Amino acid sequence: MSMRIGYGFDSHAFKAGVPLVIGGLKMEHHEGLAGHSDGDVLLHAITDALLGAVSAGDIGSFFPPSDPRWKNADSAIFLETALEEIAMAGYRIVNIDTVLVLAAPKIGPISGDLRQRVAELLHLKPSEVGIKAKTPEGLNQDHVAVAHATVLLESIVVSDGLERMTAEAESDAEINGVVESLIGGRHDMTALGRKVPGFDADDLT
Ligand SMILES: C[C@@](CO)(OP(=O)(O)O)[C@H](O)COP(=O)(O)OP(=O)(O)OC[C@H]1O[C@@H](n2ccc(N)nc2=O)[C@H](O)[C@@H]1O
Repeated sequence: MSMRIGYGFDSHAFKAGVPLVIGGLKMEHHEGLAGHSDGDVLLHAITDALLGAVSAGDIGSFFPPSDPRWKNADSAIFLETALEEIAMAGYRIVNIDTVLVLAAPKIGPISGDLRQRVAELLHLKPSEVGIKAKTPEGLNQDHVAVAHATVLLESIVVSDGLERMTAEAESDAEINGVVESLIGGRHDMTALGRKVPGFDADDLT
């Protein structure tokens, strides 16, 4: 089994007149985050951590800020692509830890919901997701939101235990049934290959 770590960072300035979306969660606040996309600073940092862990480049190389297709895009699209990249490389997430640095809004009261939402987007349990928040004391950054993310990956071991299993079958249908019963529920086979792209034109606003 091999392991990889990844680290991601992002920052966005606050801007009036746009909704605030952090970690895929819409938050009540008088201003949102400026960006080419929806400005979701946390999902961008996590996306870069995942891509970095498998040396796949960065979010900007997949989704250039100059590309009109990503104008106001839902950042869950970027995250989904990063998840596909790590699966293609043969890895899955062990756990993820993050830090949000922003003066307001306070994250503490909604940190449970935020953890739940990020876990959902990453197909993890909430106990595998860390969300922490810091006030940017002494940094003179009260109009900026910053996010840091670290991720640990482990390789997907497909053959683990299978070589010790034997079965007999006569027809193709029976063979398929036996194979399914041997591997079904044991491994997530969808993680082994690129899925249909996680976005299409309908996803874009
Ligand atoms: C999510 C998106 C959607 O378009 O936009 P935003 O919503 O943040 O604006 C982008 O993917 C957000 O890309 P992000 O990577 O944060 O943007 P930038 O920091 O401007 O970097 C864009 C590209 O330029 C490269 N880059 C950046 C700075 C630098 N000194 N040299 C570089 O080569 C980066 O490696 C990246 O591939």
